[in-house]
Amino acid sequence: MKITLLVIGKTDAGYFVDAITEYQKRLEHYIPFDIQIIPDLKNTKSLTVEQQKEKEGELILKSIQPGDYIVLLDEKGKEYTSAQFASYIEKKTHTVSKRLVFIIGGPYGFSQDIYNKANEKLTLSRMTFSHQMVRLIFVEQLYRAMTILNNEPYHHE
Ligand SMILES: C[S@@+](CC[C@H](N)C(=O)[O-])C[C@H]1O[C@@H](n2cnc3c(N)ncnc32)[C@H](O)[C@@H]1O
Repeated sequence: MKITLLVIGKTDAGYFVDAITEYQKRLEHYIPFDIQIIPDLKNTKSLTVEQQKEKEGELILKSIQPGDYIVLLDEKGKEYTSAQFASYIEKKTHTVSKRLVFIIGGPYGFSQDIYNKANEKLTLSRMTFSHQMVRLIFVEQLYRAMTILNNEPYHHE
């Protein structure tokens, strides 16, 4: 199984880039993982919120491959502790043969088409984070999950 984090738009702030790159490097040791970036939409000022979500949704759909297992990162999704998330990932390694794809929505979230396409929704907190911030929190939690599964002294209950 390979894990992909699908996001919209480049990470703009350098401090996020550095931190995300650090966890991405650490993850190389444990599991095939990449971050796939869908370019930001242009001229969004002329679009309504619904139109922007729909257009982003079309680009997301183009990036999905047959056999992908799709998990939306969404404030209204299922909530796990870090230990539970580690066992979730472990179970997925047995059931997902191709890509386990986590998707972060754009500034206004996901279109209905994307909700319909998804297998699951996962929340990192009931609070809302910026789509840039979620990338960092997700890679850190994935790294934490890997250290838990490998009995390494990073996570403390
Ligand atoms: C700024 S948020 C958009 C939130 C907004 N409530 C909406 O859905 O219209 C951008 C994206 O970040 C992700 N996100 C933000 N907070 C999150 C959380 N607590 N857990 C999981 N994903 C989150 C989601 O993918 C969301 O679509």
